[in-house]
Amino acid sequence: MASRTDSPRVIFVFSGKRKSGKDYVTSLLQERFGSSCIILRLSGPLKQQYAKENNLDFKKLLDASEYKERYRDDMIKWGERIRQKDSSYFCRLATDEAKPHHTIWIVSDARRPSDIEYFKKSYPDQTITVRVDTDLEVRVVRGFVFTPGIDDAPSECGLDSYSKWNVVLRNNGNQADLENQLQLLTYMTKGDGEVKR
Ligand SMILES: Nc1ncnc2c1ncn2[C@@H]1O[C@H](COP(=O)(O)OP(=O)(O)OP(=O)(O)O)[C@@H](O)[C@H]1O
Repeated sequence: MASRTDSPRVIFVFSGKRKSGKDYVTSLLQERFGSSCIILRLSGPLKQQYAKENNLDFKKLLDASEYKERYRDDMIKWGERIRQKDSSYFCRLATDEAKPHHTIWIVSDARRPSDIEYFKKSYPDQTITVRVDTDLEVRVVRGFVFTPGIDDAPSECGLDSYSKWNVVLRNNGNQADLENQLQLLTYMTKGDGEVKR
């Protein structure tokens, strides 16, 4: 169990392939919960630290710019080296962003089994894992282009064979279907006891 006294009530840990809609879905979910909810990006502290060490512009690494794409490959390799020494390093840093009033955390970008394990081990009663599942054709329409060295690397494929998701959320563009699934996630947080899985 984590030792922090300001543990959240619920943690959604999201994963999904590139352009599956992780950012889109997690921001819709956050809107439902309001200010008690924070989105935590595991890639945030990674980018911050990488930018610092390499004298780069952190803000430009955060958005979907050509600048970010230029450094993506090297940044992944750099993060890999850190993770090999300490697999939960970026998870711990990311959760430092949360304040005590954030009772619901949404982790938007789990990529490795070790990311999932960190939350399940540290917050066993609060963690709900969610895989955003989107057809390849839809991802392509949303801008996905297969890039060797990125899309076949562990950072993109590390959770492809993970099968113990609490929820698999389809995001193929049917808004009514998405709405129902968001409602289900909201329902899972209701009540004072354990989260409903
Ligand atoms: N259900 C949806 N309806 C309409 N547009 C969507 C939907 N889901 C995602 N999109 C759009 O598809 C694009 C990709 O989505 P998003 O950025 O959320 O994906 P991602 O999984 O976070 O991608 P990456 O891993 O590359 O950061 C965005 O322009 C987003 O607005």
